Amino acid sequence: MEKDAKIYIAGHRGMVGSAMLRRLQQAGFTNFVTRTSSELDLRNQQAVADFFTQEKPDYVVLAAAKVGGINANNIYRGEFLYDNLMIQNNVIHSSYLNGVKKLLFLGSSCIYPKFAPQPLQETALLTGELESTNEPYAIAKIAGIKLCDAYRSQYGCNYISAMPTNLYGPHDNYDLKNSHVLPALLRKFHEAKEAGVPEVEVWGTGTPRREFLHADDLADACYWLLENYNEPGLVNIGTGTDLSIRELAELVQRTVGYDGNIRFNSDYPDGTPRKLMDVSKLAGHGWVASIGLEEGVAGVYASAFKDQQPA
Ligand SMILES: NC(=O)C1=CN([C@@H]2O[C@H](COP(=O)(O)OP(=O)(O)OC[C@H]3O[C@@H](n4cnc5c(N)ncnc54)[C@H](OP(=O)(O)O)[C@@H]3O)[C@@H](O)[C@H]2O)C=CC1
Ligand SMILES: C[C@H]1O[C@H](OP(=O)(O)OP(=O)(O)OC[C@H]2O[C@@H](n3cnc4c(=O)[nH]c(N)nc43)[C@H](O)[C@@H]2O)[C@@H](O)[C@@H](O)C1=O
Repeated sequence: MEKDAKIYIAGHRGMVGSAMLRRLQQAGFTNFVTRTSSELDLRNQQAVADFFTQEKPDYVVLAAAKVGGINANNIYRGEFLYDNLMIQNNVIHSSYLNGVKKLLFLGSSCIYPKFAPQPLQETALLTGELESTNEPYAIAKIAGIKLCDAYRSQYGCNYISAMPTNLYGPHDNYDLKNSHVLPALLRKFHEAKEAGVPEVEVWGTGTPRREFLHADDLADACYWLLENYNEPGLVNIGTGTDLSIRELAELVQRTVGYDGNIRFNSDYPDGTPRKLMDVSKLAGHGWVASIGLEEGVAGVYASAFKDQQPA
């Protein structure tokens, strides 16, 4: 990418968007265009069309989406399908109408079938039924991948799709009802320690397994893709290792220094039993994650909870 290129980061205030901004600034880019969701609601087709006509970005990072954990996905099913379809359709179509050179679309590991063989290969897409709790979100993401590929086929657009695993990092969402598991557990254990309560509730059975990638590692991988990858289809981005929710809860407990009990509440859904990504496609190009989970969680805890010293 040319160093003076105009880059639009959709969702620049979010965890991924802000990580992308940091990584691109670190790489020497300075010509960014951004809008908050109150300045530009990406669900509004005309507003998006007007924005692109006015700004004509050279590159687009599509990191804006309706995002949340298992509970939010399961409750706000209409919003997760409608908002994400509208956001990605408007941004991808306006990018095409305005000659955007390259667009990076962020999907998610949830697009793969619930019982697909592990580790999940990109070829597993659409080979089986999806996990019910996040099916609306997954359907939207699959539609985004297919729209990028269809615009490459019909119009020659160079729009690529990255599939990150579960993420954590600066500017994560810590709302206890709508967030993902890792930020939720950091907050739960921190508040239990501060308040001296004897027990922390963890949702589900603790048996599902998840893979966690730091947002800065994701941004580094996405920068590599922006500079080097020009193929249809999708690319998994992850660490290639996973752990159970029980092991994760114990890791967060150690990081926070909480000495109470952990209680698993199986009234909450487990979701997909496992979604370990096959990361060999990117590894084959020489990219591997570099931030270890213990180190990454300790750093996020220290900064998110105002210089708390991990135990
Ligand atoms: N977090 C995770 O574990 C994972 C995330 N991803 C994907 O990465 C991408 C970013 O996720 P993440 O950074 O975690 O999400 P965040 O919720 O942190 O950020 C989402 C961003 O989208 C913007 N946004 C939402 N709705 C609208 C709208 N209607 N109009 C304009 N902007 C909107 C928000 O803007 P504003 O702040 O201005 O309101 C926000 O900055 C998404 O595509 C997500 O699917 C993929 C795998 C895992
Ligand atoms: C990135 C990915 O993220 C989501 O899928 P998910 O990984 O299932 O979501 P999650 O992080 O919320 O849960 C992971 C596991 O953790 C357990 N769990 C325990 N205790 C808490 C808890 O307190 N909060 C939450 N949220 N989960 C908890 C929870 O019961 C589940 O077994 C979708 O957005 C999906 O579409 C997607 O893309």
